[in-house]
Amino acid sequence: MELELLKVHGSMNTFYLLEAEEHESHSRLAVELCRQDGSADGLLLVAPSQRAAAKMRVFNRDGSEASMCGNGLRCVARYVCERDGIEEAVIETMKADLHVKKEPVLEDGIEMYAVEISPVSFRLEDLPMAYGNHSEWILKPLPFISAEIPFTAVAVPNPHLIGIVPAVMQKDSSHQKEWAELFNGPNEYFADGVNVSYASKAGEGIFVRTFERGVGFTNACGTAMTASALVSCLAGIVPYGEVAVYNPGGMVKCSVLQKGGSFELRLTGNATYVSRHRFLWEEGTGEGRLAASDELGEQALYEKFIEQVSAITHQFV
Ligand SMILES: N[C@@H](CCC[C@H](N)C(=O)O)C(=O)O
Repeated sequence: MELELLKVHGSMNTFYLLEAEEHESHSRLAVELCRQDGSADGLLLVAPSQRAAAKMRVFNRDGSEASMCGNGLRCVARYVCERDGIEEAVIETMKADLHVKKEPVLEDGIEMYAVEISPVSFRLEDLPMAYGNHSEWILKPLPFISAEIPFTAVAVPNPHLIGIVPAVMQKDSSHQKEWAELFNGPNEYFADGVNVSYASKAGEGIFVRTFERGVGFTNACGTAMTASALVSCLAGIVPYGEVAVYNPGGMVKCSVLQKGGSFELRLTGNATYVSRHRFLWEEGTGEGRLAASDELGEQALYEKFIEQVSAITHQFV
């Protein structure tokens, strides 16, 4: 079977996007694509939905399925809006139907999309995380990791563990890697694994680096950046409202609003098309070959944008 794929990224968190009916072989397809293209972090499947403009499913590099992907949803939002000639839509995801919207194109020609990040839960059972008889863990050191770093466990709805660290600690990610690898193998705390982020104050905003479940370190993780913006507001590091979030792959804006006892979160950033590919796929054997690539010229524009934020990101990477 010949598949038509689009290579896309949000903040250099890179995916192959496929529009197709849902099929059990898509997890294996994700593994095979990421094996052949080491720059890819996973597969975004755009499938028909009974109740929304489309359904997004997300497969990590190791083939595991995630309930949500913020950077991926921006790319799916662009794909669906351009396909249907619309400027906003609702996209079905594993746990919620989410509103997405086209934003003004940046002056250097970068397509921008805003996506809702929801639902938000601090209940440990929603990650899941097991730690004694605690039901939440917000801005407190986890004694088995460090006596100094305040950690927060939050589901948006995929699971995140976020530590607020001094900027100097971002230069060497070995501490973060050690714990993230432990929590994403057999362990007593996170039965389904967890995305582990370290966040620090950066300029007027924050910088976030994430070790993703099912992938490893990525250039950026949209749900992690939005959850980190929320945690940074709770910690008083930045004010509520729009938070600039720098990452190894660029910069996004995360809006954090408090409504009664709950939070409304939104993630705005680039949705870049890198190239078009054909993939010759033997569903039976799980083997395939990335056959051809047409570069789409958008990546050069994005690289100029990265240069503009490099004065801040270079302090951390
Ligand atoms: N990169 C994504 C998150 C992808 C899923 C994550 N690895 C998980 O397993 O929860 C993002 O941009 O949010």
